[in-house]
Amino acid sequence: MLNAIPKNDIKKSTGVNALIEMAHRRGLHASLLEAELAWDFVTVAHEHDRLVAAWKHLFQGHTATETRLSLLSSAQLPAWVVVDDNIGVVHKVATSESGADIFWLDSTQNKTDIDPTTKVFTPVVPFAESQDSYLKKVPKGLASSAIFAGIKAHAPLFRRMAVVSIFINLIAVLASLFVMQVYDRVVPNFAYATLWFLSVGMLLAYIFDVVFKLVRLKMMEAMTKHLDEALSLFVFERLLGLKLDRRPSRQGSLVAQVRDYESVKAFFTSSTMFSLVDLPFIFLFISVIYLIAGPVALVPTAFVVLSLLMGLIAYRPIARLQQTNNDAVVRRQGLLFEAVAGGEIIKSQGGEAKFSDAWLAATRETCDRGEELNYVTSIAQIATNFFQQASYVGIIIVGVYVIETGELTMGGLIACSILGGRTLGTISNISSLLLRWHHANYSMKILDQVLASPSDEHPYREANTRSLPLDLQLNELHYLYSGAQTPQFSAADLQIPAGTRIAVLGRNGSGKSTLLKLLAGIATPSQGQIRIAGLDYEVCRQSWLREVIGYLPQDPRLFSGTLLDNLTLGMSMPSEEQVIAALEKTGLLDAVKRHPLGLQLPIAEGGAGMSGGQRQTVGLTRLVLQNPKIWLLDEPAASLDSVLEQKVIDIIRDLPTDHTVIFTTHKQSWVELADRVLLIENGEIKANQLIDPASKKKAAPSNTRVGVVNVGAAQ
Ligand SMILES: Nc1ncnc2c1ncn2[C@@H]1O[C@H](COP(=O)(O)OP(=O)(O)OP(=O)(O)O)[C@@H](O)[C@H]1O
Repeated sequence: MLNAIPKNDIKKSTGVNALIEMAHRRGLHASLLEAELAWDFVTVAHEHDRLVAAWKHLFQGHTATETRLSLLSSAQLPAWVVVDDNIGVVHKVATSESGADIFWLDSTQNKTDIDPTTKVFTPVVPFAESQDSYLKKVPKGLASSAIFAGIKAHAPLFRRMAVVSIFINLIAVLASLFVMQVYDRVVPNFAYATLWFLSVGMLLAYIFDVVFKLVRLKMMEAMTKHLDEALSLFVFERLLGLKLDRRPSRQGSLVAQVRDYESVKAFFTSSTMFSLVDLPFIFLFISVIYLIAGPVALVPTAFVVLSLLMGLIAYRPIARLQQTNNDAVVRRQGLLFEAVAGGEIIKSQGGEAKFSDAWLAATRETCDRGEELNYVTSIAQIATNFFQQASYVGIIIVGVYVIETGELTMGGLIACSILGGRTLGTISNISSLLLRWHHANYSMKILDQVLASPSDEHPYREANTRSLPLDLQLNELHYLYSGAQTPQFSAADLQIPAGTRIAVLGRNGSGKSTLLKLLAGIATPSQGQIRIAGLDYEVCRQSWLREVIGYLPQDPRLFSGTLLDNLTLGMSMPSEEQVIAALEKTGLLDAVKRHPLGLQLPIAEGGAGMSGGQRQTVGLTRLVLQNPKIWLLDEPAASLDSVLEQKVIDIIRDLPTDHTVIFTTHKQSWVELADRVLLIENGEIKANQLIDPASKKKAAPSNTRVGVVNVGAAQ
């Protein structure tokens, strides 16, 4: 009999295959890369929990129930059974005649004779009600909700920090009492024994003070690290998930706004937060002053109220100035981003002076706004300091009168002045915390706005198919770029059966690229629908769409890293043979062979250092490796020489007949590759014609531009 609890860790490949196999059997989709990332990403207390945790990570809202093999019913199939380091998918329960039918993921070790008490896990799809309730729960301010949720999750740590703070503040009270005792009891009698006794005690208290402060700092550091990792990943993933055409269009400003997340994080994780924990101790200090010196306590109380009042009065103007200052900083950073990204054009067009002027104006604006803000915050700060000093003097004045009544000693007065300083010090920290809160709060609101843009990431987008033909369909579609008044592309009814080869023709700016972006799922229709195999894009699983649809933009972007990184972006690592074969097909292999670093050839940020044609070839090789069912190519040969162009033509020709290819082109020779032509004018499909096969010539690289569409109208 085999044991119910796995003895060894499950191999990653077995786990990943188990996830994909289960997804397929349940009509869900998980790409290899997604499953691998989920397997690695989840943190679990016990390795044998990893499978279910990775499943929940892959499909949000989905769960898994646990039962025993002997209790498993047919209605619960398929289910996983985990035995030692192997996972099986049960697809027939045991009967009196035969045992359970199990498909083992690690086929090298098929298990037999399984203990009927072995645990099995059945994935559970969320109910419709729970989907609704989840949607209702999606908060409005995504960033702020995530930040507060992150802080809430660290509440126990905050509580521990508060406890440590109690001791730190008690030591401050102790210090004032120490001074009082020395002045009142030691000095009049020169009681050295008492002095030493008290001093040693105080020294010990101060050593504890150092230890407590270090402990508090360590706790804060630990929290900062956790919070930062979770939150920055959250913000980054959300940002990547935003619909490309619906996110704020000014990229530079967008980057600056997202970067401002740092100020939010800095606020919640800075040591000034300790002053918030110290706040309640103001009452303790004032109470101790009252116990020692009665009416003297009124002085720090009055100045605490004055400081708070001033903070409240200054709040509005500071918040307003903070906002204008922040906007100016973001605009300036946006300009910097634009100048760096567009350096080539600026230089070649001699636009330096214009950009320098704009930079100077932006710098002046930030300086002016910054100056105003600085002025007001400094006044607030100076006033708080003044209150602190005035409170000190006030305590001394009132204290002298109270000494005269005999209700206060000299030592008591000194103790009160120390405690008074501490009270107002805490208030001063609070007012600087308030200033930082303005900035953090404003940045958080901006982040909320950015992240509130429509996103592609939706936990319940699961539709996919493995067997239906991938026909494409556009219904009553209108598309407007954000801010546009009239649609840039419209299509009443366009049907593209799987396997069609379409050449999209039209003048510059007519809407060809827009159509391809819509079909690639990068642009989202403002009205109407796009369907694939009858499934609305909006409900399809993103990773499935990315797997079956390959899109080559007009100017493919490369990222800093190696050539191999760029070629395999978004894929589970293909074998070297596959990569080489793809490079050979697209004609990039020679360039790779010539480079001493081969596939490790370094690529600079944005693909700088590579020619337009090379970038296009890398993009195409990426597509060959991806091997999608639908190829969307935006002027694929625009920057290629005739040799490379012929390679692309051959690749398209050699694709299986059920693969759809849609390409835009301005070249007459490319039309021969298609069996249908779409002519687009002013964002509308003006002609949708079959090409008469008899009229086709063999496509070959040529520079002849398409003027009048030369197609044999067969329909
Ligand atoms: N990001 C954008 N924001 C706003 N309008 C845009 C954007 N991109 C394109 N447009 C507008 O949409 C229309 C169609 O552009 P599209 O890029 O689809 O043309 P195209 O036919 O591919 O042109 P070309 O042959 O020059 O590549 C144009 O009028 C263009 O001004």
